[in-house]
Amino acid sequence: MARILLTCGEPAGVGPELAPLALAAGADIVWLGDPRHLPQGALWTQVAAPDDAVTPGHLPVLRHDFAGPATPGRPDPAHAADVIAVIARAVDLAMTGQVAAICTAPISKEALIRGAGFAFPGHTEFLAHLAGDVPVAMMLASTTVTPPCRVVPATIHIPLADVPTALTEQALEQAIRLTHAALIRDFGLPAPRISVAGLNPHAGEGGMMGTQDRDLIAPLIARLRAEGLHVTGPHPADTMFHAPARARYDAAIACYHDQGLIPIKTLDFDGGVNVTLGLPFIRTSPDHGTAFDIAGKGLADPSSTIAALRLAADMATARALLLHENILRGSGGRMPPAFGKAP
Ligand SMILES: NC(=O)c1ccc[n+]([C@@H]2O[C@H](COP(=O)([O-])OP(=O)(O)OC[C@H]3O[C@@H](n4cnc5c(N)ncnc54)[C@H](O)[C@@H]3O)[C@@H](O)[C@H]2O)c1
Ligand SMILES: N[C@H](C(=O)O)[C@H](O)COP(=O)(O)O
Repeated sequence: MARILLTCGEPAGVGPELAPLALAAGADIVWLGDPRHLPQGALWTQVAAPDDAVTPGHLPVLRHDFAGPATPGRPDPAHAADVIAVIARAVDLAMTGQVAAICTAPISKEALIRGAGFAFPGHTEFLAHLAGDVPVAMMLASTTVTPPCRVVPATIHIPLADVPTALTEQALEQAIRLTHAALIRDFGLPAPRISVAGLNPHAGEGGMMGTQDRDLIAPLIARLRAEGLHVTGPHPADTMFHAPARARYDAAIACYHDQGLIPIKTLDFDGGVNVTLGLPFIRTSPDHGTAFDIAGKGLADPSSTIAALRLAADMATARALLLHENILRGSGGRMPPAFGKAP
């Protein structure tokens, strides 16, 4: 299998120091970034192509020169354009099949907006754009807890006050369908079970505490169930994430970012992985951010990055097996769609 490309992310964050740690843990990676940003003493070798051989123990580096060195904990606006360019180059390598998957180190959305007028609220939306404005969803998946905790918020990087307006039938349906398709093709679950959280306390308490649960979410779920999808809800969100509740589903759809991300990051901060669903290539990421408060101090825990790289490799294997089975069945080298039936 081709290597997984790990981007440098924000050079003043913990991204650069996590790459040698992931390599030491056995990950087969190629790093895209400026080697001046790697920790002192890191062993690396510049490569011209992602799969070029290097001395064992050396980090293969696809070089992308930034304006200068980085100071841990202090993002430099002069680096913003290069952080963005690295992501775009990674996508190009993934779209052309030169790497098996991409794993992105964290970026500071604020630094990119201030330094380069970045027009996207995060990787997720930028990657969707680079891939041709495809519909995507953001999944956060645990890797070390049982039953697993997988959550997909139907609205992502928007102010809380905007959630009720953004939570449309189309947004919810897109999140559900992308999740359903990804559980089948990337997680090896042929008959996925999906639970949908309500927006309001107690899933609206019959309309007494908000009407979206009753008027928007419930009818959508009824329609999808009639189509044969195993979807339930809307469930009160506060009782969806303890272990017996998680045993009843394979992924939860949340109505907004923190409703879904607080449980997963509480249950499995070290093993949590961010996966973008719907892209024509595989993208994972650690669940944490730039951690400016500890950057450069040797305190960053690489577990989530290692988990993200492992999950990316597992997803690549799952897709290769599916493709192989499809070829054997005579249905050609086609992957099942990322989206299922269009809404
Ligand atoms: N995938 C991404 O690009 C991504 C994800 C989340 C947050 N962010 C960005 O990161 C920036 C900071 O966000 P935040 O402060 O909300 O979250 P954060 O995850 O950076 O930090 C939260 C806390 O967790 C700790 N932490 C984070 N990663 C750690 C690690 N590997 N080992 C040990 N401790 C770790 C930090 O020290 C901090 O105390 C923001 O600009 C945000 O947009 C980016
Ligand atoms: N919402 C994510 C989180 O809090 O973990 C994070 O900001 C990542 O977003 P992107 O992968 O879209 O950058």
